[in-house]
Amino acid sequence: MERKLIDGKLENTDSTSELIKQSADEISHLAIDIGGSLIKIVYFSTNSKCSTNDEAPTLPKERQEVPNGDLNHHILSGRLHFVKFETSKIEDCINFLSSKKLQQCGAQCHHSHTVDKIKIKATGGGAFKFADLFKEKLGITLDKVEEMESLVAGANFLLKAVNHEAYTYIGGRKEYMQIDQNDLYPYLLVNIGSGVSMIKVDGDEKFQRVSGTSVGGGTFWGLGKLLTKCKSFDELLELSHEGNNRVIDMLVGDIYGGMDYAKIGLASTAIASSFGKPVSENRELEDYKPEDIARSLLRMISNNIGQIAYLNALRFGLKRIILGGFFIRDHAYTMDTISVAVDFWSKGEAKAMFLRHEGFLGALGAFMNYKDGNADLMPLQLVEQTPKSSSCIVDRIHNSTRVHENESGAIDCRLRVSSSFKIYDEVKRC
Ligand SMILES: Nc1ncnc2c1ncn2[C@@H]1O[C@H](COP(=O)(O)OP(=O)(O)OP(=O)(O)O)[C@@H](O)[C@H]1O
Ligand SMILES: CC(C)(CO)[C@@H](O)C(=O)NCCC(=O)O
Repeated sequence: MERKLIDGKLENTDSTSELIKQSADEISHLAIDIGGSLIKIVYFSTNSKCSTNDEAPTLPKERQEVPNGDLNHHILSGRLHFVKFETSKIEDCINFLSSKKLQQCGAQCHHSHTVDKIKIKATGGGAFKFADLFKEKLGITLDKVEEMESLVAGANFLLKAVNHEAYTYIGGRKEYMQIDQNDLYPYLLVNIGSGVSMIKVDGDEKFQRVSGTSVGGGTFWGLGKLLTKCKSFDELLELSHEGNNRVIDMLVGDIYGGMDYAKIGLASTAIASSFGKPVSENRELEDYKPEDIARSLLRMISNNIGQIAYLNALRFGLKRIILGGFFIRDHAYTMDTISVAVDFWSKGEAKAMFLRHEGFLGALGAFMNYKDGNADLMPLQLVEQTPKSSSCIVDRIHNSTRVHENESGAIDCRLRVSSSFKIYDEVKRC
């Protein structure tokens, strides 16, 4: 039985090995974001194995010509891929990287000087924490890119360059938006990872982290794990679908004898106190259903983030709140709760918007950083979304509780590469 790479994990499968196919790709550049919970990788490959109508784009003639007669640059056409791993299973990530050409070759060249030259852009706390491990196991030096800077660069890139990247989620429906580039700034970027960062973005490299909260994705997963005994994040999310938060949350009606508190605009069904019901009930944890706990927990954390985001938007007069991070996970109830919170508190003035490549902002931003310094690499222009990506959109619309993660959302693009920029080429030669 073969093993297949799904969502960054190797799983058994009878079909052709995705991993082997991926290993055949020519990876020219790769960036990594090592967070508290997840490792995200973005890599550009020039030789993706695709189905018939899913091929890497052919460049129109004029785009193949070197801009400004600059003979030191050439253009690569290919695809940006997105993969993630759990940080606690960093070995899987190391094995994945080992399976790629750069690493196979790196291993062969263990005693040559070339190994020292492998440098990849890396962001997130793990770029510091695991720097020695990458050096020791893979011979790779992590070239660190500041985390907030990466998040902002990734978000700006997606918002400007990728069609239908951003969407609102209202009443169970997604509405894709194309934001006018001239009207993008300022906005509030809310990245919901293990913890939450809130960044006021004013321009391309102009931003300020204005707030944050430690009650984020790590809280949902950590607390949820303890309270429900779920074995995975997805299991916990799944469980929450079947739950009823009213069994755990104390509602306004519970306090007001079934009545609304109309004077201050609170319906009887509004939550007065998250997780407040057990206070007045003589019941133990085991007496509550795990699905109800999961539902309340998800609601509490999403609502809280929505409210803090709104308050920060209000603080700086921002109308647009863009949310990223893997906590969102394209999950209907999460997005609905955040959207409703923003809408409720702002009285419809501010909008919560989500991103299709939600969890990859940091990794994408680190990838964009290759252009810095030597100005060697830059995404030129995105070609149309691949059918694969389009079907990903459709999947999301029809099955909005779950994203098809592995490799979905791959983006076709072109890169301008300086001939002096050959970190992996050097390795390949050996
Ligand atoms: N397979 C998964 N395993 C663990 N957490 C997951 C998974 N899928 C989604 N999540 C959620 O995503 C969160 C992590 O999101 P993300 O990868 O954006 O942040 P991070 O970079 O790990 O965290 P930080 O930026 O705070 O260091 C987790 O806390 C959890 O809520
Ligand atoms: C510490 C980081 C930036 C690491 O990604 C993130 O987890 C976070 O923003 N936490 C919230 C910390 C706070 O502002 O209270």
